[in-house]
Amino acid sequence: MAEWTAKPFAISCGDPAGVGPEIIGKSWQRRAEAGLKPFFAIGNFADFDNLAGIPVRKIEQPMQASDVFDEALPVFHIHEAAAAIPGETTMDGAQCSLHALEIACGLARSGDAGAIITAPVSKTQLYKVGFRYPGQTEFVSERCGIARENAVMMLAGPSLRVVPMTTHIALKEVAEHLTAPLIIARARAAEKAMIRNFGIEKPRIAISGLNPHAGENGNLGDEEQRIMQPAIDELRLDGMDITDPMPADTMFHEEARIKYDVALCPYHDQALIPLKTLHFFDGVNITLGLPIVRTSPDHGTAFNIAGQGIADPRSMMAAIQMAATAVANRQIHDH
Ligand SMILES: NC(=O)C1=CN([C@@H]2O[C@H](COP(=O)(O)OP(=O)(O)OC[C@H]3O[C@@H](n4cnc5c(N)ncnc54)[C@H](O)[C@@H]3O)[C@@H](O)[C@H]2O)C=CC1
Ligand SMILES: NCC(=O)COP(=O)(O)O
Repeated sequence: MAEWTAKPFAISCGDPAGVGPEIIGKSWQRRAEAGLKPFFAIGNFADFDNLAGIPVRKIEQPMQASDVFDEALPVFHIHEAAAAIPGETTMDGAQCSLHALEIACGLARSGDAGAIITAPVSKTQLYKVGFRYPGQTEFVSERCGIARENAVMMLAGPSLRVVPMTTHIALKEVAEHLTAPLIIARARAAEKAMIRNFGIEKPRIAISGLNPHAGENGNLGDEEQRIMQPAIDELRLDGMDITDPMPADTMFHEEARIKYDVALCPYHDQALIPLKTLHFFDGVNITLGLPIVRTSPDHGTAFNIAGQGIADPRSMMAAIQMAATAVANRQIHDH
């Protein structure tokens, strides 16, 4: 393991009316037992100041986080407002979540933060304040100067990693978005990132078909034969270890999962349903193909339980741990 040299990690607050501040605070509380590297929250100090049993301290510069971290949760205060009311979304809260995300990206790009972890935002709320991206993945990739097709969303848990090849689009639009160039770009980005972030030298990649039974030889849809197979053939010629399109309903049980390191799936729910079924509380969303490390918990804002003190922080803690692993593996790989 390389010597730990990373700067503190920046955690954007997410929608302040959701569970973001609570799971950040609880992660800080469990920092020692979970071996979490120093981090700081970005948001409105008032949203952290009222967390039960969690001392908080304002910091003016990210570099102060490491000194403060042992005694209090460091908060980089960027938004002046009254504390959000749990579960009650506002435009101001959405602005705060976007502002925190923007600053987190900037700090990671400038090298002042070692990685970013993004707490859950509400896409509905962000769209109301003019956010024009399908999700945080595309926003972060643009801020890093990376084309959308080369920034890849991966959801990863201890026994499964999945990549949805299309992300936040309507189901009826999936087939037209699933092109050979998209499949090739996603597969290549996933392969490279598995090597660089996870230290897996020759990743085994499985790919699921779009249609039931992977199209049943073209009888139940022909995207597998017409679009996916030519892309797969090209990837194999380049040396990639990738399967033919597999029936999605039989590739996620325990014995099937040990045969691959990552599963590429044509659309969001095909990938995220198995992942969240297995790993809702310890799954992590990581964006691959970026010059920075960005992770996020796999769950959403959980407005229905915000403010009750019952939010489970494990997915956030796993996101912080995975960011540290990715930073360390990149240091080894790049040098
Ligand atoms: N990383 C992100 O920014 C993500 C954001 N979202 C956003 O979250 C919003 C709500 O989405 P939903 O589909 O309702 O999913 P959700 O994950 O927020 O909630 C689904 C269920 O899981 C529970 N839950 C979620 N996180 C929990 C935790 N840490 N501890 C205990 N219980 C937890 C909730 O109470 C709810 O019953 C949407 O606006 C969506 O855009 C959804 C997924 C990821
Ligand atoms: N379903 C995953 C999700 O909503 C998170 O997406 P992103 O905002 O990280 O792009």
